[in-house]
Amino acid sequence: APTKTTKTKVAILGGGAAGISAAKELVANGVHDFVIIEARDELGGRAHNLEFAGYQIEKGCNWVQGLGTNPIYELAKKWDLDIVENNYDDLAFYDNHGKINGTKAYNDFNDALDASYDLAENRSKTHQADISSRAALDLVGWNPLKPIEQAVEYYAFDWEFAEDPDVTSAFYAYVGEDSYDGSFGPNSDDDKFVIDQRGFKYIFVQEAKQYLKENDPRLMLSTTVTNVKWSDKGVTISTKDGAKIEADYAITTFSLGVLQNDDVTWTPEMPDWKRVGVFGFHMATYLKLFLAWDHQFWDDNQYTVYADPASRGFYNTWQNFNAFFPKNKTSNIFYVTLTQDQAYRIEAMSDEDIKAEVTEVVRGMYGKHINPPVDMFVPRWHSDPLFRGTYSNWPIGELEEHHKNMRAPMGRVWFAGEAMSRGFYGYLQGAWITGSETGTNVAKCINSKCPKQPYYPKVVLNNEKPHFVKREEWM
Ligand SMILES: Cc1cc2nc3c(=O)[nH]c(=O)nc-3n(C[C@H](O)[C@H](O)[C@H](O)COP(=O)(O)OP(=O)(O)OC[C@H]3O[C@@H](n4cnc5c(N)ncnc54)[C@H](O)[C@@H]3O)c2cc1C
Repeated sequence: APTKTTKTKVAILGGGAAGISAAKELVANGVHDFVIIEARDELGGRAHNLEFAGYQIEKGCNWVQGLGTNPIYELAKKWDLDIVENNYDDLAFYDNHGKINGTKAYNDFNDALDASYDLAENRSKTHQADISSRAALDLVGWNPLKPIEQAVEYYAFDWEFAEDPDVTSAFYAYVGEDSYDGSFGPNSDDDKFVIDQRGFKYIFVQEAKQYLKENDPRLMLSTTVTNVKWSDKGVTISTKDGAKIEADYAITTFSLGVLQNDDVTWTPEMPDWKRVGVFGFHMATYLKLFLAWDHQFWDDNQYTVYADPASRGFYNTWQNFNAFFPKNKTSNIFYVTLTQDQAYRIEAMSDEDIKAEVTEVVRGMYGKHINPPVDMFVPRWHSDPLFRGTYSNWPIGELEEHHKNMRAPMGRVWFAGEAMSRGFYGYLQGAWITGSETGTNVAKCINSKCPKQPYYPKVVLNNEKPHFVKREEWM
């Protein structure tokens, strides 16, 4: 069969929050000739709800993080999304023998975390080099040795960043924290939990419906990109079913995990300056292990922290859906989140083994009489070729220049999506804002003149050149 070729001005790669906001901005600037290419059969990307135990649960994003003028909060209000109060301090503590008192450890850690943010802020303002969040916590006197101390640290740190303090940049942990607490004006310092049975993605799908007609041919669902051929003149996209899309410009919104892997290939290969930024950044994994039980045997608190005696982060953070949904409306969903190595381990296990393991943990916490869960769902984001993780985290070692390189255009390919946001990486607002900025920039390329975006062919250290001593010289 002859190859089907579509010609367009702008090919938007990916139909998540970033792709939807990029197209919205193109339309606002008079560019109607675009396509959105999406591998899945629906829009939303990592905003993805599905049925579990009679309920629509969020496999991906679940909180509006930052209120005030946060564009995601504005969309939630605009589309009347069902969101409810969330209180991280509404918390019970357990270990493998039952209930414990973890309040002091929890308060101590929160004080240390605040102090570490102050320290990071001061050091960055005085142009000192970045350090890990672990070093920052050590410097303010936090030294977790007991399981409960490690457990509260995990709850307040890893459960947010999806990686541990040892690999996380202290400066950008502070920037990230500050950006959703403070950047959205008065009263922005809060989160809301989405329980809308139309799904979190509803707000994005509604936005797309404002500019897409019913069965709009510009929306190419169930179309998987395999190769992107790019140059200063244009872009040719190849798909799994053998079609080609020739575009003047492309906007990729693929996750950082996809950019780091070979599920989509680039011709020519990404240049070194781009690859260093892409590979230096981290795609973290935050695995929500959904569990439904025959009755509620856990506390009424919104959250429960489990302190495992042997393994930091092992089935650490539990959330009680009965505390979020209107009374008597859930199917007793009490589920646990695992991150980083704990998540990779779970993803590699069979569902049966996971079920047996989590039942043992819960029996340690609540007693031998607890029955296994009646239902379980294991999202495997890390192994999914369309995502390869859940959201990005700024690691120690990635410099500002590296991150600029990651988001700088490459020929006529522009980069948007969650990870490309300096201030809001990891969050929906990062996806939304980089999408609209990139849409605006590409519209300028088409309508008048392309705005210049900085990048660094070589990232060098200003002060000190690393020098290496040959090992023999020490002998
Ligand atoms: C488990 C989890 C929890 C989260 N919690 C929160 C939260 O509470 N609050 C918050 O603000 N953020 C949260 N996030 C982050 C938030 O979901 C993301 O920042 C945001 O959804 C990313 O949008 P995006 O458009 O940048 O990328 P995506 O949503 O990943 O969009 C990219 C699209 O590209 C498509 N694609 C990939 N490969 C191909 C291919 N080869 N061909 C065609 N299409 C392809 C994908 O299917 C996807 O639809 C969470 C994410 C996850 C996964």
